[in-house]
Amino acid sequence: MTSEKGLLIVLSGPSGVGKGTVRKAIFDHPDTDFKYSISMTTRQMREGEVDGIDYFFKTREEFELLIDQDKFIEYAEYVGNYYGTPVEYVEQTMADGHDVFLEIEVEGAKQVREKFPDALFIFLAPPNLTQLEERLVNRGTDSPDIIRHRIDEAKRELKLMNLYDYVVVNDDVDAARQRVQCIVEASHMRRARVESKLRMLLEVNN
Ligand SMILES: Nc1nc2c(ncn2[C@@H]2O[C@H](COP(=O)(O)OP(=O)(O)O)[C@@H](O)[C@H]2O)c(=O)[nH]1
Ligand SMILES: Nc1ncnc2c1ncn2[C@@H]1O[C@H](COP(=O)(O)OP(=O)(O)O)[C@@H](O)[C@H]1O
Repeated sequence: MTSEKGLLIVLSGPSGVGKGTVRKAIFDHPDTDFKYSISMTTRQMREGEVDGIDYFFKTREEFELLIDQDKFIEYAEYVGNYYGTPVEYVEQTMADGHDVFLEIEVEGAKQVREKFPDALFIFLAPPNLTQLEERLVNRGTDSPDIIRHRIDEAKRELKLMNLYDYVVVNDDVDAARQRVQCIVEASHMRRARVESKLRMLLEVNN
């Protein structure tokens, strides 16, 4: 890495598109050397989840106190629960020179864009709406009503994909994982080129 400060990488997209699945594939891969920012949430812990690994699980009161104390770089209420990215971990880890990876829903991504315009924004898109619906049904975590609601939301969210730096279609998990890793690598190369040009210009002007 040529830059001292790490890159902030944001992976977002509609519910059921496969954000969690692609994120796991990325972090299970030996080539990945960026850090995952564990979010805080007020939702119920699911079977198999571990506090401090999957999420930091908080009560609504605890979460709202953290909002008041400005402890999030972004937070959103999603299907009745709060989700947020802790500011301290992200800023410290980037300052230490590591890339930080966020997997968050689209409202939170919008807030990150305002605070970190230099971050890398990747939108994960489904091959089509039929497959998105199939994935939500097969996942088996939501009622038909909630699925309908999520599909309606997804239609709205898909219109926002042109605000992102890259769109990755999640047709196949490993292909999507590879595309995300390539995009991050390319961003580092571009940043290094810009920095070296800038150094040259500064030397010429001095
Ligand atoms: N804005 C925001 N969204 C988050 C954060 N952490 C997770 N999410 C998103 O919240 C949504 C719900 O997550 P979760 O309850 O784990 O369910 P699932 O990912 O749909 O299985 C997903 O779209 C996550 O990407 C966060 O810190 N901030
Ligand atoms: N490329 C893919 N092809 C087929 N099914 C997928 C793919 N990616 C994810 N899935 C499945 O789709 C469902 C939703 O994925 P998940 O990662 O929970 O989505 P999100 O985190 O975006 O809500 C899961 O059952 C997952 O196994």
